[in-house]
Amino acid sequence: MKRLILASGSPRRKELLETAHLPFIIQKSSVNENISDEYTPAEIVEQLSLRKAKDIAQYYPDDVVLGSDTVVVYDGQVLGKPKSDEDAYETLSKLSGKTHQVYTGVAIISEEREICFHEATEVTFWTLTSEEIKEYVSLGECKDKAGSYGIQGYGSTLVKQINGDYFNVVGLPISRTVRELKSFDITKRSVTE
Ligand SMILES: Cc1cn([C@H]2C[C@H](O)[C@@H](COP(=O)(O)OP(=O)(O)OP(=O)(O)O)O2)c(=O)[nH]c1=O
Repeated sequence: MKRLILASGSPRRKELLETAHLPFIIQKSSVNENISDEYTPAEIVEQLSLRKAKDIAQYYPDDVVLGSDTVVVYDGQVLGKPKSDEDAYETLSKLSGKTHQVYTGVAIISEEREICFHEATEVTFWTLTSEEIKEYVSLGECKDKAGSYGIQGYGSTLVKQINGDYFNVVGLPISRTVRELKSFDITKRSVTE
């Protein structure tokens, strides 16, 4: 029976996949995430997801490997993780009082087939004061997160409204992912029998 391998070091993706009650193994990929900004956000997250999954699939040729990637897009600009506190401050200042999109790509691959998809969620921030942004950055929560915030943490207080899948913002559109995994014969039933 094929095993499910999560090609990710993201604690959020691990937690979300755990909610689906599917046994899986974690194997973090260390591919570089440099990609031309000529691609659309949807292409970027799908291609990076595929890159991560393929990197790990070479060590697990008989299994099913899942890779994923999340970016924040504001005004056509793709915003990844902050490089510094100053960078995070700048990003959050841009997002203040505005609506942005969070794109998460997912790639699921086995020896026989591969699929890629993405989900986009719209997130609107409250208008934030400079003090509020500084306070948030000082918490350190922004460091390893696309767009410099975590909606699942204190970052929830920055968010006025969302339109779309919440879990997609956290880093994995778990509902669609589990449905797609079924077509790879990764289901709760098949692994408990
Ligand atoms: C917008 C947002 C992003 N994020 C996170 C999800 C992802 O972990 C991270 C985006 O970085 P990614 O490069 O997508 O993922 P990663 O480096 O954390 O993990 P890996 O490549 O090994 O799979 O931002 C949140 O946790 N909450 C949020 O609200």
